[in-house]
Amino acid sequence: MSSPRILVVDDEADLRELLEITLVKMGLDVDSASTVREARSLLGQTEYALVLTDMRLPDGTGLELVREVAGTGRGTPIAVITAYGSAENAVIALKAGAFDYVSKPVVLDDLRTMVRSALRLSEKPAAQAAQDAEAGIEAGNSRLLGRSQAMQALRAQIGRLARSQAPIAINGESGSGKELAAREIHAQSARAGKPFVAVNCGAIPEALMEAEFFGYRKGAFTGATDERDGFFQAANGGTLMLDEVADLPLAMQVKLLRAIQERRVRKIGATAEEAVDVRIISATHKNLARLVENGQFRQDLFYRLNVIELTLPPLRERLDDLPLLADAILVRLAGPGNARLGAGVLDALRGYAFPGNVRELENVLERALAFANDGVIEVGDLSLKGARLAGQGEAPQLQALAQAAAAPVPAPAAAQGASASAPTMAPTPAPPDSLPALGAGELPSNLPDYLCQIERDIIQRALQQTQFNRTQAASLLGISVRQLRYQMQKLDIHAPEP
Ligand SMILES: Nc1ncnc2c1ncn2[C@@H]1O[C@H](COP(=O)(O)OP(=O)(O)OP(=O)(O)O)[C@@H](O)[C@H]1O
Repeated sequence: MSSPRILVVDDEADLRELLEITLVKMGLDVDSASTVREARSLLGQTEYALVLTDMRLPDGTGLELVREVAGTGRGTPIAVITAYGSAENAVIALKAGAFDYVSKPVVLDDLRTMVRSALRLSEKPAAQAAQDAEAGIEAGNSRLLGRSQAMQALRAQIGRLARSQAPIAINGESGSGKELAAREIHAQSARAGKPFVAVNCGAIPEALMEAEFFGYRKGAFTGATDERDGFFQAANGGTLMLDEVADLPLAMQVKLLRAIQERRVRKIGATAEEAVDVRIISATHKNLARLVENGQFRQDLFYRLNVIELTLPPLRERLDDLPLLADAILVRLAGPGNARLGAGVLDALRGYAFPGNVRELENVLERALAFANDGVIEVGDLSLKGARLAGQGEAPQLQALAQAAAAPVPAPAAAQGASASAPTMAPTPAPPDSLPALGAGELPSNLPDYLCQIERDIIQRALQQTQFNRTQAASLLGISVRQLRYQMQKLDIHAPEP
């Protein structure tokens, strides 16, 4: 079997040679061109597993080649080499359909990583991928259910986006399926065998953010008893989803931009940076462009994240999907054939605006099923008005915890209730019994542990109050179910065995 063939397009003889040697050492066959014309001619004769082109060429630009190669629809990945510091060029190329980019001076490890990704992709040619996607739709294999035109278009777009490494910004109302779409992109991409890590940016106290994202070295701060990886290292080779990205504090936005641009991170307490290879998918239900205008979100980060936009339609704009979604949800809740909608229920659902989208539909049906006789949900079992979701909130008590991290630690006597309703009324949560009581003005010896224990205690109390009903507990705490799930996982809180 012949080796995959790569086309290198660069007019700088030295760099071209370095690239050729590196690729040949990887066991690949290489053709080279030094002009757009030569590249075109080779592209007309040979099917390449990857095209790697410099941006500036004597008779044109690499961007022209990107457009031409992307325009053939054959799915040949094409990556560009950009000059140092010209991040804008990289973004322009990605928007034009480039699969990925490497910056000059070329770091050979980065180049190898990118090439391996491209080769994984070409193991499954575009035509095959398109067939698979169609089969997925037909057989209902896609996680994103729905036969409406909007959903079909979305699935097709996801199939295309999965073949690139470009950052994607997913917009859509709360509960409309942003995380599901991100998972689908990852699952269909060359990164599928590597981790998908979803991070809820609104759920992490600001004081802990850097450690959570980039990790820390042993001894970096009091309580750092072991070296720990951050989200970037955990997602290495795979996809990092930044959910609720609008909630990132400005200081963290700067650090994140750097990590994304340099593709390198530095653990707290480390002297050296480490290379990370992650594809970033961000999501928000807020209008990021407006936040940029208001100075609440950095323009440069916005530009970096928003290379390709994917918009999820709200459920009320695709009501034709209601029967399919409702059936799938009922099967999941009650098992096949055990639950169904009674007369008039679909019409009632169609008349509802579903501000919380598919997640709200799930909640409405779960609640209704609890009232239903013999698994038949009647109109009277639906409590649509009360079915508002907690997921639209801002995690105030977590922000309050972050504020508590910056504020003097309260003496136990000053303890108040933990369910703050607004960050401006930051509560001073009572330290749980397991924590040593602090005297006035005293500081905890290990702030992260102290905060984690307070958080664990609050979440456990909410779960106990609601008999471990996560939807209700999340609602009590003013956070989304996802945020609660995330915190439970992180803090190792489990539901008791039945
Ligand atoms: N098209 C769909 N088909 C099947 N299930 C869906 C679809 N869209 C959303 N869901 C389900 O709805 C719930 C919410 O989806 P998801 O968490 O992806 O939404 P989100 O937009 O990321 O929400 P949030 O804005 O709160 O973060 C999940 O349980 C998901 O499985």
